[in-house]
Amino acid sequence: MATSLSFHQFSPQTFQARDWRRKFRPAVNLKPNGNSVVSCSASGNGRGGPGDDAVKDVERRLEEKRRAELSARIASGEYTVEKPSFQSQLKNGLSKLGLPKEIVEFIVNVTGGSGNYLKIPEAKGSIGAIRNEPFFVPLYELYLTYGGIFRLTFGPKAFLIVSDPSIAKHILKDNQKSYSKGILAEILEFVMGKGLIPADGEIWRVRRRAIVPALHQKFVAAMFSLFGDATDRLCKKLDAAASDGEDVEMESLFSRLTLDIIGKAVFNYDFDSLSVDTGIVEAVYTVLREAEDRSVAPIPVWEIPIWKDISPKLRKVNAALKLVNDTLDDLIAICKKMVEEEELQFHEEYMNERDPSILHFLLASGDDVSSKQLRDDLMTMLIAGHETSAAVLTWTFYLLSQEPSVMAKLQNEVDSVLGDRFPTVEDMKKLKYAARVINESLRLYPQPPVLIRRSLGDDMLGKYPIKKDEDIFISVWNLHRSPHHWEEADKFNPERWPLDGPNPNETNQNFSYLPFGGGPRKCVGDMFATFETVVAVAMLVRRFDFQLAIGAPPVKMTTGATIHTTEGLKMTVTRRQRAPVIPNLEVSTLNVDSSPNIQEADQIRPASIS
Ligand code: HEM
Repeated sequence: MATSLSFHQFSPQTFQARDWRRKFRPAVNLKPNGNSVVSCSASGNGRGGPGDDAVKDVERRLEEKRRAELSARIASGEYTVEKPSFQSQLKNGLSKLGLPKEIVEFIVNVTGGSGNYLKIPEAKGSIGAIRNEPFFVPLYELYLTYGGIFRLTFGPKAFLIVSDPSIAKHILKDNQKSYSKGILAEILEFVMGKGLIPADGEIWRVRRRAIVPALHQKFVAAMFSLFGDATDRLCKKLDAAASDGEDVEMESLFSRLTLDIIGKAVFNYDFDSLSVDTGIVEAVYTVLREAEDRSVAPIPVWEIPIWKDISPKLRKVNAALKLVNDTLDDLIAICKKMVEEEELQFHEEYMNERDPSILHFLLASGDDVSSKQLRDDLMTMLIAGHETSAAVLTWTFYLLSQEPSVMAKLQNEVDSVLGDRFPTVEDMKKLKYAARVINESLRLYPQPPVLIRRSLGDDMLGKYPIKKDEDIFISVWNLHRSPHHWEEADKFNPERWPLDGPNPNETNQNFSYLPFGGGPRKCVGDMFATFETVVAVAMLVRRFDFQLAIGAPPVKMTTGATIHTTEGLKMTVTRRQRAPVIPNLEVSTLNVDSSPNIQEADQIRPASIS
């Protein structure tokens, strides 16, 4: 079954909340006030003068005022109407008839509950109403109206939308055993099988225990030369574009950068997609696009048996999947041979210097696993670690192009910390502002914008009872932009995270901020991804200035698994004019003994093994 919600094109600038609200029929006493409260960072070429700043300032103040008024009205209970449940009404009715308390309780219990519970606020609508938006955007409007938990009903389908930090914590951490990946596992089955993201229960537990140790500190430190080399290849491409005066489409370049990195890191395969377009690269993209298409398709046509044979698109997808799977099988076989021939003893921070990949670690650890499961896990990590990091880089550069003062501060830090060196693991402690830029980019554009779960049994979410098999969307977008938790929630403001404070994560932000999820299913690649993106940003802004290209299409959002742009991120890249520094382009070599403890308080919290 696929989700019937559509995640299509959306323009933050043109989104008409009022029109959209009209199409939605509230199930409770909703009085729309017509205020649009979603405002993503303004599009433009980031070259505005002081006049633009004044306009921006007035807009910001008006927005704040509108938001404050709306918050007050929501707080007054004007919108969020809590209806007593059927059981509660029944109990009242029976009591009024004068029946003994025991009999009342008995009748209420056999009809399904104790009668004291509230009914979850409910919003109803038609799919058509949100077909043209990435669906997390209207969910934000509904959140401001209905509150931190509400049920969204489309015809026969219903989803619980959670935007309350304590309920998110309950589902992801405190009572995580009562929730599965639900729809997500169904959609991703064709490509990830029982890989770590869709897997549940015992398979997930066993695979998580096998995989997390592979991303140890020494491995992550070894990845720095890989991050540096790949980003350097991108720099060379940009250098050529700058010389030729050609604009570049950064979103696709970031996608290639992170594909090259994750291929080497996970199974020691050099896609080299920044340089060449091979069949395997095209196959990977075909499979990825299909996974995204399935996550937004209203009807799961791929489940119709005959469709597989007659649909040219599905035939192409199946051929691509076969090519990727065969390549993975070959890589597993090659790696097995290497492991058999090597004399290295396996230990906790085991790493083969020639091939430090996660696959090599897993095979050397004697991981007792079928080839199919291993392939599923590799494919899962390829997808999980590719699109997410690419999206983070895309939106970070978009945001930087909108805030020249942030860019200037970032470039100052990078110049003074790095000069012309490649970044090393030691530099991560000093590139504090760069890390805050990534933290803030992940707040405004969380990848993915919603986390999906399904209840495995009855449970209480806050004060509301829920039943087994409820499909739940935890809206990270709403949590990260909530006016209740953030000042100037829509503003790109890395300064909101003090440089001398801890690295923000779900624990120290009480689940108001969860860029890498939380609880036992937290991202296993959090540290890897943070360092990868900091290195890429640092190396790029050190060499170039980036501005939205004149005449480029406005940057709008659309989404599949992560948030993409609708028409790319077209930028003009110019070499920075700086005082000459003595170049030292040596790639940092791994020096594990002297590497700092990258798990210290101000650094990145490692993924937990549960
Ligand atoms: C900036 C980049 C990344 C972001 C924003 C990100 C985000 C996330 C989030 C939010 C989750 C939790 C999903 C859920 O609870 O439903 C997750 C899980 C996961 N991520 Fe990442 N991720 C990133 C990079 C990576 C990388 C580089 C890898 C691999 C090396 C990776 C591997 C995984 C895996 C395997 C899981 C599933 C863990 C489990 O269910 O036990 N991610 N990621």
